[in-house]
Amino acid sequence: MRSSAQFQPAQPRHATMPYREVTIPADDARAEALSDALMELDALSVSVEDREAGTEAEQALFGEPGLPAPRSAWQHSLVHALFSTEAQADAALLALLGTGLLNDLAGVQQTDVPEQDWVRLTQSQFQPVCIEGRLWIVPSWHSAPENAPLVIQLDPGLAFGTGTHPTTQLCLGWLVQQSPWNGRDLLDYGCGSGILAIAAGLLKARSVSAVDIDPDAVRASQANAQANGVELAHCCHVDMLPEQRFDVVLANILAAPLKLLAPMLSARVKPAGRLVLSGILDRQAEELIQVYAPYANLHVHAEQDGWVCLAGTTYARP
Ligand SMILES: C[S@@+](CC[C@H](N)C(=O)[O-])C[C@H]1O[C@@H](n2cnc3c(N)ncnc32)[C@H](O)[C@@H]1O
Repeated sequence: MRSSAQFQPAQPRHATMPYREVTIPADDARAEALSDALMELDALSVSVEDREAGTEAEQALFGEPGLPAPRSAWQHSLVHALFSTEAQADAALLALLGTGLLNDLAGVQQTDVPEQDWVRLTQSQFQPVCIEGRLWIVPSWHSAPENAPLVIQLDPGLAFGTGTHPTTQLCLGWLVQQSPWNGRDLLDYGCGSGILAIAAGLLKARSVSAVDIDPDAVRASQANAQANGVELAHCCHVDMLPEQRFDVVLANILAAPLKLLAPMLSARVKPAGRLVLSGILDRQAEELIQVYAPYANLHVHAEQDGWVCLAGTTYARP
């Protein structure tokens, strides 16, 4: 399977001709600039893969959720660009020759790529997810099982949180296990798609608020909550959240920001309220527990694929 550092989706095309793929070897210093140049030259999509993939020299290149990969390409990369026609592929290579991005055509390959149902291919990667046998996350091109007790309808979009990532599933699992949430006010801090806030709403929370630093995430959360019939008390940029404490605060961010946010996040929880943190790698758990020790008695609630979810109760403060 090709592991892409960067993938820009193909635009829809109605002809049944094959696409033309150009493959150019590049070092990590050039791969990103080359990808950008190929997009400028009308490539339908560009992806980058490790030239050593499948060999002993293959390198892992991934970032934690919400963060970009530590580097944009591998030391020895292959840049693949897809064009509508062979003529467009030839023209792009010609335009690149002598620009410093491509000195000659040594190692450059061209192949035909058969027409596929790209929409179906993309959709097949997002299947319904079931949490604790009760809560289903279902993309719009699937139907929920007939007897599914709770359903969130959610399509992949600009914001993180389709329900497929372990860090999200860990939080959802906690929410379902501890439900119902009648009489409790919940805050989803770093809401992404709003998936946790929506789940809390469906699990009968008295009120649910959702905040993020990313305006796209705020917009996505508003739209997704509305589509699922969940009313959000607040859905806004973090800086706009009114002074208020919550019975439960969930934050699926990452270990580094969670450390910095410890005093502020803890202060958002009522005394003896619940704090749930996710986006933490197994090896980071102990440090996070210590950082939050002045405010809450966090413990590892659950683990999935090397990620942990910390949960605990905040201390009563004077
Ligand atoms: C891993 S996603 C989690 C999304 C969703 N809550 C879920 O569980 O799938 C992390 C989200 O936190 C947001 N974020 C990152 N740093 C933040 C910060 N300091 N304050 C608020 N939100 C932050 C990101 O923009 C992103 O939408």
